[in-house]
Amino acid sequence: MPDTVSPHGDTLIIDMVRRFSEERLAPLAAEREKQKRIEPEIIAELGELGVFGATTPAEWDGSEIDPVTYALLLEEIAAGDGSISTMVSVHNSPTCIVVNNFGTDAQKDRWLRKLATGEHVGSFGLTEPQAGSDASNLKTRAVKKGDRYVVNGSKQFISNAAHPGSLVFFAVTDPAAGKKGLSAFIIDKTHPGFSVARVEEKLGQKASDTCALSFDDMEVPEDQRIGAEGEGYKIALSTLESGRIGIAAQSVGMARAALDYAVGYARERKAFGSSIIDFQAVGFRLAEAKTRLEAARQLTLYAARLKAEGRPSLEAACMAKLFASEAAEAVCTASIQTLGGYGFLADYPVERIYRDVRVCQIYEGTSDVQKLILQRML
Ligand SMILES: CC(C)(COP(=O)(O)OP(=O)(O)OC[C@H]1O[C@@H](n2cnc3c(N)ncnc32)[C@H](O)[C@@H]1OP(=O)(O)O)[C@@H](O)C(=O)NCCC(=O)NCCSC(=O)CCS(=O)O
Repeated sequence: MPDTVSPHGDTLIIDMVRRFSEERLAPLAAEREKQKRIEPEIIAELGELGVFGATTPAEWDGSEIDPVTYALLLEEIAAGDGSISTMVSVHNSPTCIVVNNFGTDAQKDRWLRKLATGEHVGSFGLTEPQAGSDASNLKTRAVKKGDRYVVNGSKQFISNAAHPGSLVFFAVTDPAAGKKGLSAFIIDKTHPGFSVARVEEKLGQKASDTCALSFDDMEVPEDQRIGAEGEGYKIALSTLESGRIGIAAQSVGMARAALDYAVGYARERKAFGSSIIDFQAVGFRLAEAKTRLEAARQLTLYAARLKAEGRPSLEAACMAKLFASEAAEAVCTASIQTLGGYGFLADYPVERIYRDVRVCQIYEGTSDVQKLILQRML
């Protein structure tokens, strides 16, 4: 990471990603939703741009950028296609961050290099059917047998799992130890005993796969455990902290795309003899939406800047995710309202973005989880 971090991020990188997003992501976002897939060519191009290595140091073949630039990069990608922003976000942080911050050099050599170049798409397997917000309530069991663990259990709501690559996951190694009985592991998604049980149907972000996973007598060598036995929960919670800044940035990007469309529409659309943007009801609504959007962006960049400076950022990360994800829904609602009946039609992007942005209030910790953490910090 550079020694000094500009509050505006690295503009060369952001301009490059913005161009890519405008030219390669946004034009096909609706089609991607219909096809429910992200084209392998786009994944390869994102890899070439260094986007999959954005949180990984050069030493491990990454293209590490500072957290402010990373947040702005995610905003740009999300403005083009929310589904792709989720792929990039989950891949980098929390997934790559776990390997980078807690992996051994041998693990980094074997896994992080491939993740950083995009050869592997990363997934983060914490959530289980009975363990969402209550994240320590895992049932997936890893039983030590000699120099390996035998893993049985399931995971729920795991992004990117249908894409070739690697999976960081968490399992119970000591049921008697509660939160200190969880451990982290990494596998290839081709690992025997691992399978994608289901790719979920969902409201939005349909091009991004959300999967249920199954582990059936899956043997994992001890050297694929990340960190010490019992450290898994701390590893998970600490990496979710930076992941949440990423979700806030995604929220800002998607909402920006909806608002830009609505402003353009309001300028063009005529009613009662003038552009509807000149009517106070419309203009005030859009002005308020833009204000909320900017507040969300500034809170997100503030959290990212604290992270860049190595200062405590948990509170700001939770505030950013809470505020930005909820503001984004409000901004998308205002955008739909501006288009009237057209805003409700699938022919117009605001309809899709409204559905895409909704999950930002849920994944990587619901709004209520953010409030719970913030309440504890009062
Ligand atoms: C709701 C929760 C916040 C509750 O947390 P707990 O009360 O169970 O946790 P604690 O006892 O406070 O902490 C346990 C342990 O971890 C240390 N810790 C906590 N936070 C941090 C941090 N930010 N950095 C470093 N260390 C941290 C804490 O000090 C404790 O250690 P000691 O015991 O003191 O040594 C929590 O359960 C929660 O956040 N729930 C939401 C989970 C969530 O976001 N899930 C989504 C996962 S994403 C997924 O699986 C799919 C990804 S995807 O594909 O989109």
